[in-house]
Amino acid sequence: MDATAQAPRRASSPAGASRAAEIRLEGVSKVFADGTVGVAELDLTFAAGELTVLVGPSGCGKTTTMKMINRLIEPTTGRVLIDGEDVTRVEPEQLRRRIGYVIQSIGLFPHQTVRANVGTVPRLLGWDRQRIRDRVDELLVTVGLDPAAHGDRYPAQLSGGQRQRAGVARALAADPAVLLVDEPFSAVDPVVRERLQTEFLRLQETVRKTIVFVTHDIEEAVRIGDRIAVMSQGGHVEQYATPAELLGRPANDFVADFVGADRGLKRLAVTGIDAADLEQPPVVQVADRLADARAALERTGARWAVVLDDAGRLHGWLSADRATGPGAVGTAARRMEAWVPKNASLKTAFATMLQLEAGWVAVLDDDRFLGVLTPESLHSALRRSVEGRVPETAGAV
Ligand SMILES: Nc1ncnc2c1ncn2[C@@H]1O[C@H](COP(=O)(O)OP(=O)(O)OP(=O)(O)O)[C@@H](O)[C@H]1O
Repeated sequence: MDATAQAPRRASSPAGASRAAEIRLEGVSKVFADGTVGVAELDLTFAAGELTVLVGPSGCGKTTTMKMINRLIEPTTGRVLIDGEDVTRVEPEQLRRRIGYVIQSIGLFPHQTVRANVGTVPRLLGWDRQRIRDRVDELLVTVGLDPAAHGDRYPAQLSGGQRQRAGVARALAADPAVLLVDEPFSAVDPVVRERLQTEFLRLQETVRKTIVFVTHDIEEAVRIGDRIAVMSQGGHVEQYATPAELLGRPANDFVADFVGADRGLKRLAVTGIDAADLEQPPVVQVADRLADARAALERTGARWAVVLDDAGRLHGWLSADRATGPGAVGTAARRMEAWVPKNASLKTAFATMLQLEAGWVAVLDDDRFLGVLTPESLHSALRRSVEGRVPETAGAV
């Protein structure tokens, strides 16, 4: 099965978004010495600058697939191309310096400081001292570690999350075009895991590497992946798709089972708000006369209007039954703070509604009011996402 992903999103980067490479697996197989077929005849393309997740049950060949990219495992047949270059033509040592590798146990050297750990590959590459130091400090800041506070500590003097960040910094040190990441968060509890995932996504926004990320956790996959390959035994790709496609249209029963019966709920998190889904109730200003607001409500048959303040920001709402008597809208309006930015996920919109016990949530573009989502419009937005017309917010919280 072959799939070629779309063009990557780009972001400016202080830490080197300049380099990201396409990875192409062509007819790749791995048969181990005892005859076990780890991966059979795999064709897969990882787009430059995207975060692709390999997910599937234990033993399906995820790690084998990933390790064939940096030749920690040699393919039995087939080719692995990085930006068109066959990796078997590159010395393994040299190859691994060009490919960042992050694993669960992190693998920091315990007797070296954080700075020395992060500077490992640049040192091997023969960079001069000042360049290494500058690069290491820049990376520590990028991953959220204060060079002054943490740079001279030893790994044992860091928290688990800080060690993980140092490991990521080390993998990024020589600005590799590719980052391989193997179950980095599987040993931490769900709360810390979610925080580390968020941090990792933020980092990827900055560095925009081609990342191949292995996990057996579908929640993690849909949360962080631009694209996901669901694998079954022998490295067979059952579906290669964006999180929203995978959840909205599983290709077969295997994928449907794997993504789970609650895939509708999971889809909320990966589906963005589309302008076409917004409802447009009447909009009035706090300083408007109540009589005018009443007329607007009667004209449209709406039961309530959105109220904006003098500066056009969300103030609250005015129900038809309070739009009586003289005076200004401000005297009868109720305050309401239920709003989300236009790039929020449907999950965030729904969570905001529930948290504030609101019947609707306003959608804003900076301060500008765009419209509202109600439970009904949210439901139709979710239905529409299955038809593939709603923007995705890969990795949305
Ligand atoms: N060195 C080896 N010798 C023989 N078989 C192996 C070897 N390494 C892996 N395998 C087998 O190859 C298959 C794929 O293993 P792999 O580690 O790629 O799976 P995985 O999907 O990463 O699993 P997990 O989620 O449990 O880590 C499994 O059946 C495994 O037992």
